[in-house]
Amino acid sequence: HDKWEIDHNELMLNEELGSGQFGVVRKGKWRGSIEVAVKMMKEGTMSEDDFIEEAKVMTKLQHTNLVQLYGVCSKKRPIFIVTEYMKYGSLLNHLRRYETTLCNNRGLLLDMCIQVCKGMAYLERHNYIHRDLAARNCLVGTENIVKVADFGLARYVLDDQYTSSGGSKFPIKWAPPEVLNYTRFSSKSDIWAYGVLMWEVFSCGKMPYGRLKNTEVVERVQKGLILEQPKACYKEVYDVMRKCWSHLPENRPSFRVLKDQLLTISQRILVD
Ligand SMILES: Cn1cc(-c2ccnc(-n3ncc4cc(C(C)(C)C)cc(F)c4c3=O)c2CO)cc(Nc2ccncn2)c1=O
Repeated sequence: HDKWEIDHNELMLNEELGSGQFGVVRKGKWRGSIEVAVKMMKEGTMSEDDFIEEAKVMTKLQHTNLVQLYGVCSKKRPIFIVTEYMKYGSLLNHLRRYETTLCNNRGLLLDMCIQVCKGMAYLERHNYIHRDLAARNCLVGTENIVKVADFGLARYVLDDQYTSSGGSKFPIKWAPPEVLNYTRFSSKSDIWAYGVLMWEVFSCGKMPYGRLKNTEVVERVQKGLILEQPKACYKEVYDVMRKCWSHLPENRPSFRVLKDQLLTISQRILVD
């Protein structure tokens, strides 16, 4: 019995949650009681067979700070991807919606960053690369729980506006030099993106590099210009961000090291 295969008769679909890269995502109930989100894969948006193969691995990645993949309905088209449900939607929208309260609670902002770091440290330990880590791809649940979503899915996107670094949908502002030049993804390119995510969190959802065009951002990143310190940001937290933006991948910390550094900073701050 394929554990990752979900019987669509066990699913009840409710309101729409939004439409992502692959089409409409709806809220649902699985086996009568489990709240889920169901991605209904629009034809032609994803290399489905490759993904269904990978789903077996993804269902085994389990951590409190990762949005759990429960399984797939792959017996008919469109395929459904069934995941854990997160009540408050994307971290980016959450930061923008609650800017005033959140932006004055730097301890909470740091705690959100630490939760993402824990989820990413788990992926790093399992040699799993996200490829599109950003505040828009994290989700918020009850009690300010933050989880990393859609890890690894970038590999199955068919839209080359998204997959090629020259494409209009490529996440240039979250990409390090080696990705801009050679699309060389690694856990160290996830670390660069994590630095930008920290900047997003402490800027309460501002767009990195403001209204600069992608071509201007590429130029600045190649020249070693980095994002400025956000107003609400502790000095030592900005120093961590800068390490994530080291030009050479080998000079960037690992998520494991980053987690311990951020926890130490947060303990010092709680004391103050
Ligand atoms: C699990 N989950 C998913 C979503 C949800 C809804 C619509 N689009 C998406 N997105 N968003 C982004 C996204 C990105 C990708 C890349 C391959 C990384 C580019 C691939 C995706 F498949 C998605 C996707 O499906 C999501 C994220 O997967 C919303 C939830 N919750 C709420 C709650 C309240 N309001 C709105 N959403 C929720 O709990």
